[in-house]
Amino acid sequence: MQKIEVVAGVIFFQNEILCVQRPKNKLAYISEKFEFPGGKVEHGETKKEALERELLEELSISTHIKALFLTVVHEYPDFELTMHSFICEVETKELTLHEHIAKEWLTLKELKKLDWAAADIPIVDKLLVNG
Ligand SMILES: Nc1nc2c([nH]c(=O)n2[C@H]2C[C@H](O)[C@@H](COP(=O)(O)OP(=O)(O)OP(=O)(O)O)O2)c(=O)[nH]1
Repeated sequence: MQKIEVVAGVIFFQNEILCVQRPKNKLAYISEKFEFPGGKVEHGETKKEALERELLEELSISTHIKALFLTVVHEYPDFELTMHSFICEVETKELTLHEHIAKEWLTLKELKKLDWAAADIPIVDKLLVNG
């Protein structure tokens, strides 16, 4: 099975976390699901470099990447995803959605109300335990 490696940012502004909604996709299990912004690590990049690049490309934001939070390995029907999530901080909520169709800034206790991509559930759960 195809394997992909992705980095994602759990981006805090004070006590709120940025949640973004993917566009429609032929793969129903990721279509219009909420996720933490990020994307695939390119050849020759460190994980942090990849995350900085993706956040700039997708949202036009620069973040302070603080620490690796959780690495999730999830088998979707068509590929195996390894996703490294990082705790990040921003000083302003200003951003532009270049790829996503919606965004929400939510507190920890509100996170569960969204329809998350399956691979994100362990990240949400760990945030709630730590919270
Ligand atoms: N960035 C990100 N991707 C996630 C999350 N959860 C999750 O299942 N994914 C999946 C969706 C995609 O299949 C893959 C990320 O790849 P990507 O964001 O570059 O999406 P993509 O395949 O549309 O991009 P591309 O090939 O056009 O460059 O990981 C998440 O929280 N953040």
